[in-house]
Amino acid sequence: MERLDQLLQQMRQRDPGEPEFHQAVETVLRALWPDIENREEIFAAGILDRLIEPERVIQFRVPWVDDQGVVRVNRGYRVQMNSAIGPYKGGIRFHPSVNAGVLKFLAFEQTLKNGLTTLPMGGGKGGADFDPKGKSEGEVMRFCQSFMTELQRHIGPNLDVPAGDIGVGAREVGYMFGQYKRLKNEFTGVLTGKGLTWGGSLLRPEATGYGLVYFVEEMLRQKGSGLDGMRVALSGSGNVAQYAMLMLVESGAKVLTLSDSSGTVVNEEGFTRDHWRALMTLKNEKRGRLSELAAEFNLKYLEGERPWANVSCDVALPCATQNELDEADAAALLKNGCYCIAEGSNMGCTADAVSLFRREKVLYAPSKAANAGGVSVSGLEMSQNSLRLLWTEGEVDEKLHAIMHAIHNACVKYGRDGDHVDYVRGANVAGFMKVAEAMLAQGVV
Ligand SMILES: NC(=O)C1=CN([C@@H]2O[C@H](COP(=O)(O)OP(=O)(O)OC[C@H]3O[C@@H](n4cnc5c(N)ncnc54)[C@H](O)[C@@H]3O)[C@@H](O)[C@H]2O)C=CC1
Ligand SMILES: O=C(O)CCC(=O)C(=O)O
Repeated sequence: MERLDQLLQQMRQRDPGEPEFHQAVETVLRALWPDIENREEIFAAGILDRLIEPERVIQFRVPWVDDQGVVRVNRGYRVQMNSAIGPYKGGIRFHPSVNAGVLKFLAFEQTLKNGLTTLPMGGGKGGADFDPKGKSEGEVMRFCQSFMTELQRHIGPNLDVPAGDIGVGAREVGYMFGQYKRLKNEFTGVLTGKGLTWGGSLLRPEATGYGLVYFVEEMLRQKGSGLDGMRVALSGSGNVAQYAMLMLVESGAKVLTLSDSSGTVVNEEGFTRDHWRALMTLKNEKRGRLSELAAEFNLKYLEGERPWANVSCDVALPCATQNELDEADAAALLKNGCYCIAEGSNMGCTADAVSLFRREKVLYAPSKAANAGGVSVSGLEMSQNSLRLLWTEGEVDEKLHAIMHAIHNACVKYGRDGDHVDYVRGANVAGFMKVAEAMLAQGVV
């Protein structure tokens, strides 16, 4: 442990002011430690030191002109974390909270997540501190074009393939792809999450939410149960939450909550397909707030609240942003009978919340396993682009199911503890082993 504490201390000194990155690295290394502390070859090759040091961090100015003719400047980034098992791969986030530390945590997590997917993808993440909220279509387009004008120098279909994340969906991917194509004068699969008529994959929009639900089904199967009739607390109302909600409703579960950064809407009866359709229009076309959905259907709305302490549920799925479920929320969930928690959002739970779930030995799956369906179908989009083919929805869904099943098996293999599965240990060890073996084979690079 002394060696581990030293490593963590060095990291904190070297990268001060990056609390999310520190949290991610500490959680991973502590989970891995029992499996690697006696593997001298890992230390001799500096695998851990190299794993937590990005191969490259690109920071750039993103100037654009708003609708009033005023020049605005945002800060853009791409963290190219690790390319041991394939080209850098990971989303782009547009949110005012974006900074180098947040993107390093996301790129670090992405590296291990991609290692779990069974596909050949390295880890990366990018973004900007741009807030799309309240911006016009024209402003969003000009921002995306300016962002890509710089980013295009650093990415490519065999080098680094970005996709969406918070604040970046089909619309933004379209604007960025258009600008890339114009500047490079070539049509290549440089981004995933593309539209279906221009190189996208069926099921990519659905993949993170559907994959999360498929993973939860695997977890519940361990306990001899299924989703039918389960009471589920869900947070968020963006891409991941939308498709998790749809698949849960289709599977017979009762979805009790949705949330956005302003508050939570509660429906003790369970949301229906009609609510889902209204949510899709509200969030993806009108770009409105959840309070409007509550008003439209006369549902309970809790201003400024998160879902966790406000309903009793069997399953909790954080699907909004990092650290959105803290220790007090975790305690409230357990007190109210919740026994299965899986992260749709990257690092959705704080370190204290995770410790409590692990101590209490409830089913808890970290994001790198539970939300890997999105990047997996992105990997399948890359495969289809290389083949210049479009697979059917059935073909993609079958592959997504198989990948989530394989990830679950890997977690069980490395995380079994009697009749309990420690998914934190399982997911981290499995993802790490894949990346570490490739790094060992490739020498000190
Ligand atoms: N889109 C994808 O394919 C994948 C997304 N993720 C993760 O899932 C999470 C959600 O991402 P998306 O649904 O794609 O983004 P999105 O932009 O479509 O939706 C984000 C949601 O989070 C909420 N939110 C954002 N910041 C918040 C805050 N500070 N407090 C409360 N709510 C907040 C928003 O209101 C919205 O409901 C993120 O953690 C993302 O990294 C993970 C894997 C893949
Ligand atoms: O589809 C992708 O490449 C990105 C997915 C992503 O950003 C994530 O898994 O967190």
